[in-house]
Amino acid sequence: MVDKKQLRKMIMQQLTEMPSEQYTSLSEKLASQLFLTSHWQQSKVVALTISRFPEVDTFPIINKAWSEGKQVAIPKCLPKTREMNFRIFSSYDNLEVVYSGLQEPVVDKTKSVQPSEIDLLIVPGVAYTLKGDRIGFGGGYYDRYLVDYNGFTLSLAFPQQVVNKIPLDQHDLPVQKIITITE
Ligand SMILES: Nc1nc2c(c(=O)[nH]1)N(C=O)[C@@H](CNc1ccc(C(=O)N[C@@H](CCC(=O)O)C(=O)O)cc1)CN2
Ligand SMILES: Nc1ncnc2c1ncn2[C@@H]1O[C@H](COP(=O)(O)OP(=O)(O)OP(=O)(O)O)[C@@H](O)[C@H]1O
Repeated sequence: MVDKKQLRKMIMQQLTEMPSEQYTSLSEKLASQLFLTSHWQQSKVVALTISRFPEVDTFPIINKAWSEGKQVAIPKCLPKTREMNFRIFSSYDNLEVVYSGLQEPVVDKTKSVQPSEIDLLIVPGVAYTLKGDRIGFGGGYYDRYLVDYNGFTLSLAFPQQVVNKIPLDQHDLPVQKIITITE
């Protein structure tokens, strides 16, 4: 079986080759499927990441959450310990690029939330199985966070990201639901 590193590389290659119209329309489709779930409808605090191409576009999801009066939390990474602190943000003005080229919340302008306050955690990643096994970008941030998180977890996956099998390590934790394109 291919190892995690090879799998990440293969999938990333396929994703970056996606034409931008397809990227946008598939991201929108995934978001509309998410909005139909009871998990979305029932959650008041949603946690996700600020996406970067070729990750599933999270901007339409953030905008929808705000329009529905939900609170949106995004992670601030603590690279030393590879931990994350989720913070509620309410404007794109309250973001800054600090770490690894990723957009993060400005600490002075955002409020920290505990794992127990997050109703729905949308987990980013590179590859998934339909069962919910996943691999991310290799930071181990979510594997660490999920250990103490008891709310609902789901991931949004482009068809190119769904594979039959993922080489798992002992620390790898699955998500509860995968939303992908079904046609
Ligand atoms: N948009 C987005 N934001 C996110 C994540 C994500 O997957 N997507 N994360 C999801 O976790 C966290 C950041 N994850 C990161 C994962 C790895 C590295 C990193 O430094 N990687 C090394 C290579 C590591 C390796 O190959 O072992 C590098 O780039 O040099 C940085 C951030 C939080 N924010
Ligand atoms: N719960 C944990 N406790 C300690 N170390 C961990 C834990 N989870 C992952 N790690 C370490 O983090 C590193 C990256 O793990 P892995 O390759 O599984 O990341 P990933 O699944 O791509 O990342 P993520 O979960 O952030 O998306 C590995 O060195 C792994 O040993």
